[in-house]
Amino acid sequence: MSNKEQTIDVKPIVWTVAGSDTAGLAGQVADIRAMEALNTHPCMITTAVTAQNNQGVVALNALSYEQINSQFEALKNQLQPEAIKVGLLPTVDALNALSGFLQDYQGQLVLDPVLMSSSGKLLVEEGVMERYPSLFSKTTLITPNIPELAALTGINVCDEASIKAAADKLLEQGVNAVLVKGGHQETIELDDVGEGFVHDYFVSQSQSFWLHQEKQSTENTRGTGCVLASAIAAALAQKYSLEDAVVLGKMLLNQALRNGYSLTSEQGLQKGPLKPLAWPQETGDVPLLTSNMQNPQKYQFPACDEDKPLGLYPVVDRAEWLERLLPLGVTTIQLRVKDLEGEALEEEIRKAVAIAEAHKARLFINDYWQLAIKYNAYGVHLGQEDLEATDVSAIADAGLRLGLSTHCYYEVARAHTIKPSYLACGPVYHTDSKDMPWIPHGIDNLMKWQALLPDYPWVAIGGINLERFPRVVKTGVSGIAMISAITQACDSEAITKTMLELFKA
Ligand SMILES: Cc1ncc(COP(=O)(O)OP(=O)(O)O)c(N)n1
Ligand SMILES: Cc1nc(C(=O)O)sc1CCOP(=O)(O)O
Ligand SMILES: [Mg+2]
Repeated sequence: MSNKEQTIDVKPIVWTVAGSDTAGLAGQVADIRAMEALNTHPCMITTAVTAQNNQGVVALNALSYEQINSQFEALKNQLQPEAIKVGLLPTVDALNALSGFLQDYQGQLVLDPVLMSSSGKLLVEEGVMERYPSLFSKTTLITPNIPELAALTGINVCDEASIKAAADKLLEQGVNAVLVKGGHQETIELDDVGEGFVHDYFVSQSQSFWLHQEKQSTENTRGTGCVLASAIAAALAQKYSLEDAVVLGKMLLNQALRNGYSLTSEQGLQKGPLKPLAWPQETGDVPLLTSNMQNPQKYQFPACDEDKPLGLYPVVDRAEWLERLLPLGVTTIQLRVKDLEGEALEEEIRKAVAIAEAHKARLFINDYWQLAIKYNAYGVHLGQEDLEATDVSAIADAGLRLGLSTHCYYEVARAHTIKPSYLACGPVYHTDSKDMPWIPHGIDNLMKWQALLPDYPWVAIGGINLERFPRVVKTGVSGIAMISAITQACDSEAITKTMLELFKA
């Protein structure tokens, strides 16, 4: 027997309740590929055995209530799901079998309302569409495309306003959230939106946003909706928030479209499937994310680490800290004042800018972007909740650098859309300096995000102390930010010097 320590790999379970596809393009085969790519284990409850080829659906053989129910029965006490993806429900029987199981189910459910084939053929029997709302109270997210949204709501979806009205109608009917897929947007009128982009609209009771993605020129698109809904379900099973799951789902879809492949037959080259491979790691797969439908505005912020990395990055609450720390060789610092306003605040910022200039240090002002512009600070650091009340163009036009906080995939996508001078990832470890709703990321996630968006300087923040410092340096981040390890230290100067040395080493 080997002495090697055995690590047990436990994967969350996701169910696909959908139809099979003989051609290996869409339906459950696509679901399984997406679920496996996001490190979850797929279980299958098949509702119909469809006969398909590259030309489309040849026959749809719906399974009976008993055949479907027996699959639920086989799984329900042994392989409980963390999330369920529902696709084709061809009959009222299929819908009833699902409803029966859902009575006691409290987990996540992504409902992809497969109603028509891409050639426009109705795939569900009479009565199914009318009964869809009975599933809504159990639905975490519904993912209709434009024709499905129109069919489900009876609204003529033809522009931005009607997309929103129809999605709101689904919310009123009890679904928790809606993601309107933009793949069929060529059929509708969109103002001020450039060609070549797909725009998806997400709305829940508390939030809405748009995802923008440059269209990929590929013929291999069968199974697109299945991959997206399954990837979102898998990300939910991995305990990501719904907003993060939607962003991750979109990232996996973009990767899958890039990796699609064609097939050959006696008739020549045939369209093939898209191919999700693994956890998404390519910058190009990150969707752009904004609060409105227009193509994202392009900002240009100056670089902040062209000559040298940001390095040790103390975050302090008074200008006098700059007098203490900059002479030691600190080259990046942030003024984060939370307890002053009016004249006193302005004076603190004015003083800090003057000290930083004298030492040729990079001073970022937290929150107060107007005062940072007024006193021509080196840069501004903002959290994402600050963005709604910020004139981002004014910061860029004034030539100041911008640093943005990110805590989750949703925020990473939103920050990447703005293209700031640096991105901060936090909290890396537990912090006592600020109440945070986020579970600490750890070093692995910091490295994952750096690898995903390698063109930005990354700053690590949250719970970093002298003991953890060397591990964080090893990740190759440009800057390491901290409050308490320096400001609460018995000897702030000594610990600063030690960390400066460790960063150089
Ligand atoms: C380098 C760095 N990263 C993150 C933060 C947090 O900023 P923000 O989200 O704006 O929160 P507050 O600091 O304002 O509480 C930061 N300040 N610096
Ligand atoms: C202000 C702040 N922002 C964080 C983020 O994750 O965005 S963590 C944090 C507190 C950092 O303080 P300390 O170094 O004492 O843990
Ligand atoms: Mg802030």
